[in-house]
Amino acid sequence: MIKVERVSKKFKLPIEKRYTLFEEIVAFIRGKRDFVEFWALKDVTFNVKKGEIFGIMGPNGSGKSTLLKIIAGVLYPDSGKVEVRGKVTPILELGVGFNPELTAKENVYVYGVIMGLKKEEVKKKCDEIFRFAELERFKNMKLKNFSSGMYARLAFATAIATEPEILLIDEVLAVGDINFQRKCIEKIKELNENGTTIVVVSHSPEMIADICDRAMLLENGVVKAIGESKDIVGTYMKQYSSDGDI
Ligand SMILES: Nc1ncnc2c1ncn2[C@@H]1O[C@H](COP(=O)(O)OP(=O)(O)OP(=O)(O)O)[C@@H](O)[C@H]1O
Repeated sequence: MIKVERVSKKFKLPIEKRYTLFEEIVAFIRGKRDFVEFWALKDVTFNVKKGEIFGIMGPNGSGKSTLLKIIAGVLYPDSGKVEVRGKVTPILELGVGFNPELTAKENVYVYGVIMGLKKEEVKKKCDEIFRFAELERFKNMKLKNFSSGMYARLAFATAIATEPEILLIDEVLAVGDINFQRKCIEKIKELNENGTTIVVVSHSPEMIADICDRAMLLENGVVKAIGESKDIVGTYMKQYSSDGDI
């Protein structure tokens, strides 16, 4: 269960670049501020029920990833409250916090242990992780040499192996090829049938309509609509498909 109540998040955006010490001093004397405050999320409220697949849609920069990071506890809101019941497994933009200097297998071990598995349990799951990711040949390759698709495959396969109670998925499927995407979608449905609650951020109307029970549309950090996934996809398509911002 996830309860997000009136969550707002602001970032500071730099307003001008200064290249020299002289420019810095002049700006200091003039008392100029370096940044403007910018609200990435404003008063966001919604619930995700236990066992639900909940989709988050919205144009680029609307605050989707920021929201997922707040639910994952990677970022803190400036105001509002987030309540999460259950173990959260996030698969965020750039994988799951892997270390590029370690090999794929070493990363799987580190991640598994961080997620609370015993070393023996990771060892047992390791073959299945690499089989699902179809990366058996690359076990001993350093992650820095992985393509973004390979990285996403490993992130997804590793995250699902921890038997998550709540899975947060941020666009990770978009970088996988079509076969892998299909396989992940089947896996998401299977996990959900076994009780996993899933929140998925996606630009794909087909995917949201296919797998989500309900969805939410964000725009400029504000909730525009929450409802049945097919209705939300309809609103999203109507609003954004003509200007190509999907
Ligand atoms: N660490 C940060 N510092 C400053 N601004 C940030 C930071 N993270 C995000 N932002 C800004 O917050 C806004 C929302 O970003 P976010 O990544 O949440 O959007 P998004 O909906 O996930 O976009 P996309 O569809 O492009 O992935 C953007 O304008 C972005 O530039």
